[in-house]
Amino acid sequence: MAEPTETGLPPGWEVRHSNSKNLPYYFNPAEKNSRWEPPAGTDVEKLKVYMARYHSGSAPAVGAGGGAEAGKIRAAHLLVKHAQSRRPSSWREAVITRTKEEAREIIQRHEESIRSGKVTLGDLAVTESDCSSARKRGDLGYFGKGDMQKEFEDAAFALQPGEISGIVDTASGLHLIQRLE
Ligand SMILES: O=C(O)CN(Cc1ccccc1)C(=O)c1nc(-c2ccccc2)[nH]c1C(=O)O
Repeated sequence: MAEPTETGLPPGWEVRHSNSKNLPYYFNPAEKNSRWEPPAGTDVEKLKVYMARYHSGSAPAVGAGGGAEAGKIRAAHLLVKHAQSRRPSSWREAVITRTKEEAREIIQRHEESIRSGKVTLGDLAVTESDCSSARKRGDLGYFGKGDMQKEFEDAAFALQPGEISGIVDTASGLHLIQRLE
Protein backbone atom coordinates (compact mmCIF):
# COMPACT_ATOMS: atom_id res chain seq x y z
CA MET A 1 0.00 0.00 0.00
CA ALA A 2 1.51 3.34 -1.02
CA GLU A 3 2.42 5.91 1.65
CA PRO A 4 -0.81 7.36 3.12
CA THR A 5 -1.37 11.00 1.99
CA GLU A 6 -3.16 13.82 3.83
CA THR A 7 -5.88 13.93 1.20
CA GLY A 8 -6.45 10.20 1.00
CA LEU A 9 -5.67 10.43 -2.74
CA PRO A 10 -2.98 8.19 -4.27
CA PRO A 11 0.51 9.84 -4.25
CA GLY A 12 0.92 12.39 -7.06
CA TRP A 13 -2.74 13.42 -6.99
CA GLU A 14 -4.07 16.67 -5.52
CA VAL A 15 -7.42 18.41 -5.05
CA ARG A 16 -7.94 21.57 -7.13
CA HIS A 17 -10.87 23.96 -7.46
CA SER A 18 -12.72 24.77 -10.67
CA ASN A 19 -13.89 28.39 -10.29
CA SER A 20 -16.02 28.18 -13.40
CA LYS A 21 -18.01 25.28 -11.96
CA ASN A 22 -17.23 26.11 -8.33
CA LEU A 23 -16.47 22.41 -7.83
CA PRO A 24 -13.39 20.52 -6.62
CA TYR A 25 -11.58 18.27 -9.12
CA TYR A 26 -8.59 15.88 -8.91
CA PHE A 27 -5.33 16.63 -10.72
CA ASN A 28 -2.09 14.72 -11.23
CA PRO A 29 0.55 17.26 -12.43
CA ALA A 30 3.12 14.60 -13.40
CA GLU A 31 0.63 12.77 -15.60
CA LYS A 32 -1.16 16.03 -16.59
CA ASN A 33 -4.32 14.11 -15.77
CA SER A 34 -7.46 15.73 -14.31
CA ARG A 35 -10.82 14.21 -13.42
CA TRP A 36 -14.04 15.11 -11.58
CA GLU A 37 -14.06 11.84 -9.60
CA PRO A 38 -11.34 10.68 -7.18
CA PRO A 39 -8.90 8.21 -8.88
CA ALA A 40 -8.79 4.49 -8.09
CA GLY A 41 -6.92 3.75 -4.87
CA THR A 42 -8.35 6.77 -3.04
CA ASP A 43 -9.02 6.38 0.69
CA VAL A 44 -12.54 7.80 0.32
CA GLU A 45 -13.21 8.26 4.05
CA LYS A 46 -9.96 10.21 4.45
CA LEU A 47 -10.77 12.32 1.39
CA LYS A 48 -14.19 13.14 2.84
CA VAL A 49 -12.53 14.45 6.04
CA TYR A 50 -10.00 16.48 4.02
CA MET A 51 -12.70 17.98 1.77
CA ALA A 52 -14.92 18.89 4.73
CA ARG A 53 -11.99 20.71 6.30
CA TYR A 54 -10.61 22.55 3.27
CA HIS A 55 -13.31 22.57 0.64
CA SER A 56 -16.62 22.52 2.50
CA GLY A 57 -19.08 24.80 0.80
CA SER A 58 -16.99 24.96 -2.34
CA ALA A 59 -19.35 22.53 -4.06
CA PRO A 60 -23.01 23.54 -4.15
CA ALA A 61 -25.29 20.88 -2.63
CA VAL A 62 -25.90 18.40 -5.43
CA GLY A 63 -29.09 16.37 -5.82
CA ALA A 64 -31.06 18.54 -3.43
CA GLY A 65 -31.45 21.07 -6.21
CA GLY A 66 -28.40 22.73 -4.71
CA GLY A 67 -29.67 26.25 -5.13
CA ALA A 68 -30.36 28.90 -2.53
CA GLU A 69 -33.68 29.41 -0.79
CA ALA A 70 -35.58 32.41 -2.10
CA GLY A 71 -33.96 35.68 -1.12
CA LYS A 72 -30.59 34.15 -0.27
CA ILE A 73 -27.28 34.55 -2.04
CA ARG A 74 -23.94 32.83 -1.62
CA ALA A 75 -20.70 34.80 -1.39
CA ALA A 76 -17.05 34.55 -0.49
CA HIS A 77 -14.93 37.32 0.96
CA LEU A 78 -11.37 38.30 1.80
CA LEU A 79 -11.10 40.23 5.09
CA VAL A 80 -8.11 42.41 6.05
CA LYS A 81 -8.41 43.48 9.68
CA HIS A 82 -6.71 46.46 11.33
CA ALA A 83 -6.13 47.89 14.83
CA GLN A 84 -9.59 49.49 14.83
CA SER A 85 -11.36 46.24 13.88
CA ARG A 86 -13.89 45.21 16.51
CA ARG A 87 -11.84 42.03 17.07
CA PRO A 88 -8.24 42.88 16.03
CA SER A 89 -7.15 39.22 16.05
CA SER A 90 -7.34 36.32 13.59
CA TRP A 91 -6.03 32.83 12.78
CA ARG A 92 -3.21 34.66 10.89
CA GLU A 93 -2.15 37.07 13.64
CA ALA A 94 -2.98 36.95 17.36
CA VAL A 95 -2.75 40.75 17.73
CA ILE A 96 -3.40 42.82 14.63
CA THR A 97 -1.62 46.20 14.86
CA ARG A 98 -1.64 47.45 11.23
CA THR A 99 -3.44 50.77 10.81
CA LYS A 100 -6.64 51.05 8.78
CA GLU A 101 -4.70 52.86 6.05
CA GLU A 102 -2.10 50.08 5.92
CA ALA A 103 -4.96 47.57 5.66
CA ARG A 104 -6.42 49.60 2.80
CA GLU A 105 -3.09 49.51 0.92
CA ILE A 106 -2.93 45.73 1.43
CA ILE A 107 -6.47 45.05 0.25
CA GLN A 108 -6.01 47.41 -2.72
CA ARG A 109 -3.06 45.25 -3.83
CA HIS A 110 -5.20 42.13 -3.38
CA GLU A 111 -7.95 43.74 -5.46
CA GLU A 112 -5.48 44.56 -8.26
CA SER A 113 -4.12 40.97 -8.24
CA ILE A 114 -7.63 39.55 -8.48
CA ARG A 115 -8.88 41.95 -11.14
CA SER A 116 -5.71 41.34 -13.23
CA GLY A 117 -6.63 37.62 -13.27
CA LYS A 118 -3.34 36.70 -11.62
CA VAL A 119 -5.19 35.00 -8.74
CA THR A 120 -8.76 34.28 -7.70
CA LEU A 121 -10.35 35.71 -4.57
CA GLY A 122 -10.85 32.18 -3.22
CA ASP A 123 -7.22 31.22 -3.68
CA LEU A 124 -5.98 34.47 -2.12
CA ALA A 125 -8.42 34.24 0.81
CA VAL A 126 -6.93 30.90 1.91
CA THR A 127 -3.65 32.57 2.95
CA GLU A 128 -4.49 36.29 3.20
CA SER A 129 -7.97 36.59 4.77
CA ASP A 130 -8.25 37.43 8.48
CA CYS A 131 -11.65 35.71 8.59
CA SER A 132 -12.10 32.15 9.88
CA SER A 133 -13.70 31.40 6.48
CA ALA A 134 -10.19 31.55 4.96
CA ARG A 135 -9.92 27.77 5.19
CA LYS A 136 -13.04 27.53 3.01
CA ARG A 137 -11.60 29.92 0.39
CA GLY A 138 -13.63 32.70 2.00
CA ASP A 139 -16.89 30.93 1.20
CA LEU A 140 -19.62 32.08 3.62
CA GLY A 141 -22.33 29.83 2.21
CA TYR A 142 -25.84 31.15 1.70
CA PHE A 143 -27.17 34.14 3.62
CA GLY A 144 -30.15 36.46 3.45
CA LYS A 145 -31.03 40.01 4.43
CA GLY A 146 -30.40 40.61 8.15
CA ASP A 147 -27.70 37.96 8.47
CA MET A 148 -24.65 40.14 7.92
CA GLN A 149 -23.44 43.60 8.89
CA LYS A 150 -25.43 46.16 6.89
CA GLU A 151 -22.52 47.50 4.83
CA PHE A 152 -21.54 43.93 3.93
CA GLU A 153 -25.12 42.95 3.06
CA ASP A 154 -25.71 46.05 0.91
CA ALA A 155 -22.51 45.44 -1.06
CA ALA A 156 -23.06 41.68 -1.47
CA PHE A 157 -26.69 41.97 -2.62
CA ALA A 158 -25.72 44.62 -5.17
CA LEU A 159 -23.41 42.14 -6.94
CA GLN A 160 -24.26 39.86 -9.86
CA PRO A 161 -23.10 36.22 -9.50
CA GLY A 162 -19.34 36.11 -10.12
CA GLU A 163 -18.89 39.84 -9.64
CA ILE A 164 -16.38 41.20 -7.13
CA SER A 165 -17.06 44.25 -4.95
CA GLY A 166 -14.81 47.21 -4.33
CA ILE A 167 -13.40 47.63 -0.80
CA VAL A 168 -16.17 47.31 1.79
CA ASP A 169 -15.63 48.81 5.25
CA THR A 170 -17.31 47.15 8.27
CA ALA A 171 -16.61 46.98 12.01
CA SER A 172 -14.75 43.72 11.33
CA GLY A 173 -12.32 45.31 8.86
CA LEU A 174 -11.94 45.84 5.09
CA HIS A 175 -13.43 43.28 2.73
CA LEU A 176 -13.50 42.23 -0.91
CA ILE A 177 -16.66 40.26 -1.64
CA GLN A 178 -17.37 37.89 -4.54
CA ARG A 179 -20.94 36.76 -5.06
CA LEU A 180 -20.95 33.07 -5.96
CA GLU A 181 -24.64 32.33 -6.50
O1 LIG B 1 -16.62 41.58 14.45
C1 LIG B 1 -16.39 41.02 15.57
O2 LIG B 1 -16.61 41.47 16.68
C2 LIG B 1 -15.70 39.68 15.56
N1 LIG B 1 -15.90 39.14 14.28
C3 LIG B 1 -17.15 38.45 14.08
C4 LIG B 1 -16.87 37.01 13.89
C5 LIG B 1 -15.92 36.33 14.67
C6 LIG B 1 -15.72 34.97 14.45
C7 LIG B 1 -16.42 34.32 13.44
C8 LIG B 1 -17.32 35.03 12.65
C9 LIG B 1 -17.54 36.38 12.86
C10 LIG B 1 -14.93 39.28 13.31
O3 LIG B 1 -13.93 39.91 13.50
C11 LIG B 1 -15.23 38.66 12.03
N2 LIG B 1 -16.17 39.14 11.20
C12 LIG B 1 -16.18 38.35 10.14
C13 LIG B 1 -17.06 38.53 9.02
C14 LIG B 1 -17.57 39.80 8.76
C15 LIG B 1 -18.45 39.98 7.67
C16 LIG B 1 -18.81 38.89 6.86
C17 LIG B 1 -18.28 37.62 7.14
C18 LIG B 1 -17.42 37.44 8.23
N3 LIG B 1 -15.23 37.36 10.26
C19 LIG B 1 -14.65 37.54 11.46
C20 LIG B 1 -13.56 36.67 12.01
O4 LIG B 1 -12.89 37.08 12.98
O5 LIG B 1 -13.37 35.58 11.44
